[in-house]
Amino acid sequence: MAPSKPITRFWEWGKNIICVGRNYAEHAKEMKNTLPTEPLFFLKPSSAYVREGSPIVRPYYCHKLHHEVELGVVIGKRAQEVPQAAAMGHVAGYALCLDMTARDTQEECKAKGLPWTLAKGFSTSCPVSDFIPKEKVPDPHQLKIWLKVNGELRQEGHTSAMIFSIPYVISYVSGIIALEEGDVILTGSPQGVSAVQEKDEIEAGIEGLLTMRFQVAQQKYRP
Ligand SMILES: CC(=O)CC(=O)C(=O)O
Ligand SMILES: [Mg+2]
Repeated sequence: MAPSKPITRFWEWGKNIICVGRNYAEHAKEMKNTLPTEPLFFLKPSSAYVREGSPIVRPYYCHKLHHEVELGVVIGKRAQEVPQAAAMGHVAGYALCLDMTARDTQEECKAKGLPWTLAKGFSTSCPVSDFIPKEKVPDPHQLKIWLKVNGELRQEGHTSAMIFSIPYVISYVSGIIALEEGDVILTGSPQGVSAVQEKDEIEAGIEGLLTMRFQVAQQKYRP
């Protein structure tokens, strides 16, 4: 059954957040990662969404919280085993997303062969902008995305530099996970990721379309 809420508020739907990693060669290089031969992807829980006006909270176990600015693709129609040629017909629109990453935890998980959930899936790890209908974006591979911390430019990337295109990613992921209306695919981060501290101000944007701002806070809770 179709959700009753409008897709313009997809972050309230409780749907999947699928994140593609290492989709920009320069970012893979700065992380000293090899380039993928097929899309690498992982999931965040939908409770990871946070909206402007609420802070990004650095988890109590993290000492190196990194920003990753990414284009989000919002799915508008269920997609299962969709060929590339039909993939864009399943897109409702776009959003600007941050894939906030507990980098020290991620390194530890990698070293121990553990999943990345603690590093990538904590509450507030997916700040998200307003919904952008696809009609406003003639070509999602021709967008400039950027991020500043306390007014200083840290990330600037062009979506034309993605290793795997959006139709390819949709086609590939839909052959493994059925994509549903309201799901979002984060398409990977360009270079320039860096650490943020409590009280830092993050501003990010898609040139000519929108900007968003968040403040960083520290989690006080300890189990
Ligand atoms: C190395 C990573 O954390 C992968 C990732 O999320 C990316 O955007 O690239
Ligand atoms: Mg990422």
